[in-house]
Amino acid sequence: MKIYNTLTRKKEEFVPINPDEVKIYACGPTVYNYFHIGNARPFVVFDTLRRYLEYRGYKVKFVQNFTDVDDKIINRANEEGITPKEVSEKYIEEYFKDAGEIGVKKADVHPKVTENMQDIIKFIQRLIDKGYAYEAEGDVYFDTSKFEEYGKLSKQSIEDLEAGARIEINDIKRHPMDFALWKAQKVGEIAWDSPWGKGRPGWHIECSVMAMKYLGETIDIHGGGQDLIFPHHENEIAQSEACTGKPFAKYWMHNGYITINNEKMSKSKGNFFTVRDILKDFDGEVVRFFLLSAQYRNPINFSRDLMEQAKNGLERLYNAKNNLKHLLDNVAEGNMNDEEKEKFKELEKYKDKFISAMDDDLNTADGIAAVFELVKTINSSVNSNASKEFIQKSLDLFLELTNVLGLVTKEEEALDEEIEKLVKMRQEARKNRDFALADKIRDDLKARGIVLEDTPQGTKWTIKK
Ligand SMILES: Nc1ncnc2c1ncn2[C@@H]1O[C@H](COP(=O)(O)OP(=O)(O)OP(=O)(O)O)[C@@H](O)[C@H]1O
Ligand SMILES: [Zn+2]
Repeated sequence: MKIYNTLTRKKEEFVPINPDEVKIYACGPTVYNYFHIGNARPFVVFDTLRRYLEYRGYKVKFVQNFTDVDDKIINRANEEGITPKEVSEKYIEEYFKDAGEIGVKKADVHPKVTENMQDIIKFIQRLIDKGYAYEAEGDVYFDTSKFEEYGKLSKQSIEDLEAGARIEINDIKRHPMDFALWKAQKVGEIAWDSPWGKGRPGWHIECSVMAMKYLGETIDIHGGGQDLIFPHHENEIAQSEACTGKPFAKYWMHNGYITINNEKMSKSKGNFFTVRDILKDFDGEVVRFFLLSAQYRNPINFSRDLMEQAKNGLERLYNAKNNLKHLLDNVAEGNMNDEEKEKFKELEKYKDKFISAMDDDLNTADGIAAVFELVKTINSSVNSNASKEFIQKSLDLFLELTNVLGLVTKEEEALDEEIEKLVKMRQEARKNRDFALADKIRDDLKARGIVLEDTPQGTKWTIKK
């Protein structure tokens, strides 16, 4: 597989440090709000990367943190008159709900800043001991002038950075680019004890500490949105490599933006749509399809139109699955004949195509296109004359690929249950002589292609394609 590495600005062959286990760290959300569809992109992209590497036979350990100490959380807590812990706990719970809806699996570890405070303090102390950090009035800063490679990820020299830096009203720092590892407590703020007095960690240090604690000193892949390249990831590299003298991550992957009118969607600009809201109109898999419909480094301009397109695309995939299942239910046992064996080889070419696309820097756009080509060929060659084995193998192949994308994972049972529930509701309505409701339920089902038939034995339903 090839991965575009931000560190070298090149597509490189992916070679894991230890082939027994690929170690991935992705920067997670600051938990003070529901996440928006821009934030959802890295969640879905790195979840898909993880699924794909597993599909290719790797064992993956995946860590994604929660930033649960931050100005925004403190502000939110003050606004609502609750504690920062209450704010972060609420939004961590909401994160899992929405992430689950869009098919994002839980990471192996979801560490939190508040639960790693002693490790963070120890790490900062090590940086001070090694001469890479200094204390000033209860704050601790990283001394960027001591880390010669500062700027290597964002490809900026420290001179340029300093020249471009606004003159901050902070004369306790030695150099303009020095950044806070520890911040002394301000009035009314939550704080922890430390060798430098009460305070809390800066933002960047948490990821260095938690990545190393759970994955080791050098990890395979570190990911996040492209807004994190500078300063966040630049600073993570400086802290980590200063501390260990070893490379921190081999591959740095950054996803492009979800935009609105070609501007980055962001909480601070207010131009965002939360996934929670979008889920009122669209299924979680539609959101996921939308996010995977472009290669992860390309921007996607969010629009209702594109969401509708994603919905239609996903529907075509579900139709393909349902057709094959329907055929399977109605066919006698039987093996593939020679013609079918040939045809199946043709179907497998789309699997090769899918793999080549995903191998090319996780090109999910081309991967999805290969799945559609597979569907087209299945639709034209698998029909009611096909053998059971051919239908089953076609279905398995199709689901093998969609499963890597985390799409078409919903079982029909769920639909069965929903229909059964509606049929019961309709019976109740008829018993209560609420014919308007009974008719409405029947019409709504009909609009979805589900036809009811009242028989002396009860109501039967069938899906008409
Ligand atoms: N519009 C966007 N498109 C793609 N990724 C984004 C977008 N906005 C944020 N991200 C990514 O979402 C992840 C979660 O970050 P976090 O919760 O800190 O968001 P944030 O930076 O506070 O969001 P915002 O920029 O809206 O204030 C990060 O990897 C970040 O790079
Ligand atoms: Zn981070």
